[in-house]
Amino acid sequence: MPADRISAKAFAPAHITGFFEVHDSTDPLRKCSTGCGIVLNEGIETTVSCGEGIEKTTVLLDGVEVKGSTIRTVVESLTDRPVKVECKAYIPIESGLGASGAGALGTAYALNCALELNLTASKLNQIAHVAEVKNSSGLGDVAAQSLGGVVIRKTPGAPGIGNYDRIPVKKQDIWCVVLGELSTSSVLSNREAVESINLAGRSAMQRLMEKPTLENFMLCSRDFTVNTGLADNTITDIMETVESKGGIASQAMLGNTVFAVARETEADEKITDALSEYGEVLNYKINTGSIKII
Ligand SMILES: Nc1ncnc2c1ncn2[C@@H]1O[C@H](COP(=O)(O)OP(=O)(O)O)[C@@H](O)[C@H]1O
Ligand SMILES: CC(C)(COP(=O)(O)O)[C@@H](O)C(=O)O
Repeated sequence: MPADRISAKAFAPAHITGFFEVHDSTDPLRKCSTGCGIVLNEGIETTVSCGEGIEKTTVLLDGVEVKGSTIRTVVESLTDRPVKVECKAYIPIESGLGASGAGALGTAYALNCALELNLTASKLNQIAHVAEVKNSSGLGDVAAQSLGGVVIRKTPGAPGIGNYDRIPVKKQDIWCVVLGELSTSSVLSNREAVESINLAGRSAMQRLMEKPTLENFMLCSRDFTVNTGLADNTITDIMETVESKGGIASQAMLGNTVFAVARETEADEKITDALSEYGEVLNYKINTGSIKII
């Protein structure tokens, strides 16, 4: 590395939203979603570099140059200097696991470290949230990813503004099967889809708060994806199969991905065997931690 090159690296976790409601606003700190989701142990590692040899801002995802609009917005909010951003993904992209939010957070925290910006976590979280909102790549992932655990986003607002809570959980496996990609912005720009999301999301939240447990979260999420019409036939089939094997499954929002947990002890193998009929089974844990500078 050239002598006057500065660089820093941060990890930000994945997040699966189970259900949500969109809150629109002209203020990007107020535009957001409420809902509930799970932060995972895997995520995105982001390295930022500035200095000699870096003449323009570039974003690389697993070594390939990409548009990286959300990440670019984060860079532009923090510095006028050109930055090379390199994301290494340990999770699938465009699959409802909040890869865009994780990349935005990793960029914000790594840049804060590399350029000695001395910003607090709240400020960095808000910058990542605003970048997500401006690029229609997410509305609630950043808030959850900045906290960790099973996060309930109870009232609207960016991190530091909304009111958040958590469902206390024991160590738990989360299994995912990705069936294909789904662009978050394509769904968020569809008015009819957002209307049914909001109706189903509001009632899912009411039901969750009556009994805020992981099991009830999964049941609320499953009914949300059915009631919104987001679940296609394959996803419905998988959800039914997983239930018959002692688990509960739903669709990761907003992705063409199923996520599942065991409901009964010793059901793990039956569930993963059933899921493997539909694709590679990805195994994660619930992560009660958050962003790390590495
Ligand atoms: N960490 C990342 N680095 C660069 N580009 C990313 C990253 N995460 C997502 N993207 C890109 O951003 C766009 C929006 O992704 P999105 O559908 O929000 O994905 P996700 O559901 O994984 O958050 C896509 O074009 C995707 O390829
Ligand atoms: C569901 C979504 C709007 C998008 O999530 P993803 O596709 O993972 O970026 C999320 O940010 C949320 O508000 O809950």
